[in-house]
Amino acid sequence: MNKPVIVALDFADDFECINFLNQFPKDEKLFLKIGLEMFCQFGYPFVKSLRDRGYNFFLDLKLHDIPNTVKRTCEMIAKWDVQMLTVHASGGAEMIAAAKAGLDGSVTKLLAVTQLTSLGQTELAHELQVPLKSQDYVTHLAKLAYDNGADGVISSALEVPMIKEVTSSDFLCVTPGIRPKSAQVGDQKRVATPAQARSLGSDGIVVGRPITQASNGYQAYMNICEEWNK
Ligand SMILES: O=C(O)c1cc(=O)[nH]c(=O)n1[C@@H]1O[C@H](COP(=O)(O)O)[C@@H](O)[C@H]1O
Repeated sequence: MNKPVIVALDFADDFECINFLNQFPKDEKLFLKIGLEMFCQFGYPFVKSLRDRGYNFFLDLKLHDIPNTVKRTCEMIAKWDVQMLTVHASGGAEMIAAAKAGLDGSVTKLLAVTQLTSLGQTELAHELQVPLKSQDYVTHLAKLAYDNGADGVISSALEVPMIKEVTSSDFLCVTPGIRPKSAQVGDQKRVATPAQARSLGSDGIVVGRPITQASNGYQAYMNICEEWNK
């Protein structure tokens, strides 16, 4: 797979989303992420309508439940022909393996979310009471995901070299929390620029607001692609 710039479509309504997509030339091979906000509102028919336009798809549902429920959900999603699906690595070994079994025979890559990029060391220690350094927690969850059949993880770009070291160089590291130098960080904590993410070995970046909230979304996307592909 080419290393994609994945656009997170976090829109409150479908017209806004379609208007955003219409800014792009028809032949621009976009890789789109549908997350909880849009999926809860518009469900699979919306995903399908965008799939039918020929986009690559990342369905970001961050599943986190008992193994049986996750497996059965993944068996359904396996029929949807999406390139990537997320579960939370903290759901545990059996849940990750069950998700992978549910996706068996499909094109869908299973990505396990390690520590959300909106959580820093302080939140980890004080709110979640995890007595580990953030980078140790991330690498622990990445190894758990690797050992139980996930195709890759979601993490901050900052952790990619450590993750590849404890797993494998071809274990996918897809990284949100991407902020070009001039962009607002917002609720993200562990951030990197597109150029940093590239040099740290990220296999794909996920970018939302710096593109979707820009006055010219297409130009913002092109600028990020240029920095990423340099
Ligand atoms: O799974 C994700 O995609 C994800 C994991 C994570 O740790 N952090 C994270 O920001 N994301 C998603 O990546 C996108 C980032 O959006 P922006 O912060 O607007 O660039 C959002 O759709 C988040 O749901």
